[in-house]
Amino acid sequence: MAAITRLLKPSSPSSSIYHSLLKRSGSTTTAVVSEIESQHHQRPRPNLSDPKGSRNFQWVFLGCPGVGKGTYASRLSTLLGVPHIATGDLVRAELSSSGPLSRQLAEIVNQGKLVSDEIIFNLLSKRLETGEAKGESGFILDGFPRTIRQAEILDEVTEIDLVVNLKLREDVLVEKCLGRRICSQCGKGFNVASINAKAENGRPGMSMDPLLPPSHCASKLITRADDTEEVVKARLHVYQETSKPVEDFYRDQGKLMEFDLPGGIPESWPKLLEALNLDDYEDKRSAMA
Ligand SMILES: Nc1ncnc2c1ncn2[C@@H]1O[C@H](COP(=O)(O)OP(=O)(O)O)[C@@H](O)[C@H]1O
Repeated sequence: MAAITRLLKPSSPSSSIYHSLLKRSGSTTTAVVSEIESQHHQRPRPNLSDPKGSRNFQWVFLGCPGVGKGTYASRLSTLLGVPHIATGDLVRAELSSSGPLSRQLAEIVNQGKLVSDEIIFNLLSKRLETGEAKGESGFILDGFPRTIRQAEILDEVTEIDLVVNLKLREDVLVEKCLGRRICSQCGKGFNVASINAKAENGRPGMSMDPLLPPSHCASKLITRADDTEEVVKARLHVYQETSKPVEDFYRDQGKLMEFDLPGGIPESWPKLLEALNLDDYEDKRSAMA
């Protein structure tokens, strides 16, 4: 029950975020969107070191395909004790099931296109509902929202505290996507690409070591069907066209924290924690306990 209360929006005391999302995924969505459009207002930048009031962190990770949203969102979710919810994972789970949506989704995803907002809302609502039943609260969303409409609807059903926008040069993004591997057994992500991008046109050089799997995963690695060069480029194009405006949406609300990744995990992780004012989070938490 406590988990449900934490996910509640103050103005809708009897419905949790997943119920609200479910409602919004129906035919009333268009009306809701225009209603929301008239309600936009500036919000103060959240206090990064403290979740709002009594509820847990509600953060969003944005960034191009391959930037490392999954890696950093998953590490932060462990640190902060909130679930990491990646809509791409929900889509892939649905794809690998024998459910009725599976064939339809494969066609869309393998062309690098976005699946419909309705399908995403349904998958996300189900995921939040399952989590809520297990006592989860708060979240780090990865891969959602990806359209202005998704952002507006999310804004209507709950309050997002912080949006982290991860950035990396495009040539590196493509290489990273092509090097991505997933362990078919445990689901963990790795990267076999060894990146050594030269400095050019005023951009600094960048090197990243591969993120290699432990020996028990090494023989079980698979590549995502949408991580081919052609599809990655299509996804980057879709990101620029459709998802980039989501950055402006949160920038206007004063919630966007831009973060240029300086390199691989060893260089980037401590700097990200510092930027989030979380570098001594473990110490602060144990001091408060
Ligand atoms: N919020 C979303 N809206 C629409 N489609 C989505 C969304 N999240 C994931 N997808 C679909 O799942 C695919 C894989 O998503 P994801 O793993 O987040 O990819 P990426 O590595 O490109 O960021 C996307 O290309 C898209 O087809």
